Amino acid sequence: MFIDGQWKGNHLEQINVINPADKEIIAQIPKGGGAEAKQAVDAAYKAFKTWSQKTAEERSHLLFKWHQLINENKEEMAKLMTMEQGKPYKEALGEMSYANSFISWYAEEGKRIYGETIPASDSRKRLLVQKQPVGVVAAITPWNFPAAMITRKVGPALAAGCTVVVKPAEETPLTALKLAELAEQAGIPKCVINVVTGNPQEISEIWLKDERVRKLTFTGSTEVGKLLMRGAADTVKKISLELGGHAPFIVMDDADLDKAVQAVVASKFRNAGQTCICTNRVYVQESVAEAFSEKMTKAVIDLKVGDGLKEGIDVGPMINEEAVEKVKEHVADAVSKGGQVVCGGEELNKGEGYYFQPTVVTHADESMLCMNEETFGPLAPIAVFKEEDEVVQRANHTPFGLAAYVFTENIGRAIRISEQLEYGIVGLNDGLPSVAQAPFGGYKESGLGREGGHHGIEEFLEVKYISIAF
Ligand SMILES: NC(=O)c1ccc[n+]([C@@H]2O[C@H](COP(=O)([O-])OP(=O)(O)OC[C@H]3O[C@@H](n4cnc5c(N)ncnc54)[C@H](O)[C@@H]3O)[C@@H](O)[C@H]2O)c1
Ligand SMILES: O=C[C@H](O)CS(=O)(=O)O
Repeated sequence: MFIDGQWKGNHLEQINVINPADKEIIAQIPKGGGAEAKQAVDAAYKAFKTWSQKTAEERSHLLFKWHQLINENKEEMAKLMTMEQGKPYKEALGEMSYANSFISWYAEEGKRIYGETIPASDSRKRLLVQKQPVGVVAAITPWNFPAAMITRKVGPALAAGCTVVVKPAEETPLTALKLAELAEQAGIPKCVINVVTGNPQEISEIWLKDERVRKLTFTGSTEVGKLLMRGAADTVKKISLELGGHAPFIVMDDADLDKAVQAVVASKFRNAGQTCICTNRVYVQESVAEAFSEKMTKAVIDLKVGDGLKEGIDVGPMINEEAVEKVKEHVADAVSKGGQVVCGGEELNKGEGYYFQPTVVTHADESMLCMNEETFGPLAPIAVFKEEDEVVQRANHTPFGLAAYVFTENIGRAIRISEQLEYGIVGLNDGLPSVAQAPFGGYKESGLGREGGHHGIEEFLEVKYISIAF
């Protein structure tokens, strides 16, 4: 753990970090709890005044130093990420660049936190609006994007003048600790960033109760997000939630099918389907369903599954046994309700690692678990629809609202459907929409607030109105 500028915790019980490709123990990290959680808030609170009083330029300079060090270490960090999370090295390298783009983008955005003056009703008054950093921020992050889910929070928080306490997922702590190490090397003052590894319930309980923590930003499952939202209410913390998704991928009869197939494979099987905005269900208009399904199946059959450190691997292992079991359950359920497995469908290399074949199931419908629950694995169910209004209704019929995808070459259809979809992110002929400069977040039970873009820094600011009478 990195708390108060010190590497701590060797005296504590240790947690094994497992490589999902071969189930080998690759490291051990301290199992921190309430005491360490409080120490981290003590440190972040101590540092807040000095850090928030630096100029935006001074903070920007230090963030760019951090960005440079991350860039210089991205290959080493990508390998570390593949070993602790499983994604293929080429994807891990891509995540390092994506993660680092939040540091550089917010290093600049922090210099554009503008206030305003408002015309007064009284000539002897002046009305000013200032934006100020919210204070100590608690960040809790998931295992599927071990670098990006941290920098997407810490980048804007530090740029805004906040200090942070971070709890990474137990499965992927090494990337988080490396980011902290490079922040220290970059000269970001000690106590500004604190990383606590260990018991999520014990750590979050302390942070939720501590009134010095003024913001909770969480990325993870909707279930845990709801728990944390309730806990944050006791001290009325600002809260951002990036939660689960259930993305529909809609293929209209006038879509470019080759473009759609390329996009759905990228969206669905990136990170072995363990991505919040990955396609969870495919809807194809009736007249092109057979052609699309054949093209998609051919592309999926060609995907290479294996250890992400090996050359030419497209799909790595899943994070753990539980994740594999969920995909098996969804496949079996779909088949029991009339689904037809046209490729994949089986666990792979069972004794070796947590692998599952990239799988396509046709004849899917909403009676199936995979058409309602987040699979979070390499399973693509294909359902057929007849009319535009029907597919919009079916796509929206879910508590989730994170991402949706529409493929059509008709601009009127594209605008009509995109505007009716109840989702925070719509990929229109685009399967990979995520970039640092755009707002990322969901409707309904997929979350609150946005990360990325100028929206993302507002989450770490308070608005102060100063009325001046003279
Ligand atoms: N919307 C997004 O941007 C986004 C991004 C990535 C993942 N996700 C979602 O996250 C989920 C997968 O990630 P996961 O399995 O790590 O989610 P998770 O909710 O199980 O865990 C996320 C984090 O919360 C911690 N946690 C777990 N239980 C907790 C508790 N009771 N109290 C406090 N903290 C707790 C974990 O240790 C981890 O750090 C999926 O639903 C996925 O859609 C969403
Ligand atoms: O899984 C969640 C990530 O936010 C996905 S993305 O890399 O930001 O698209």
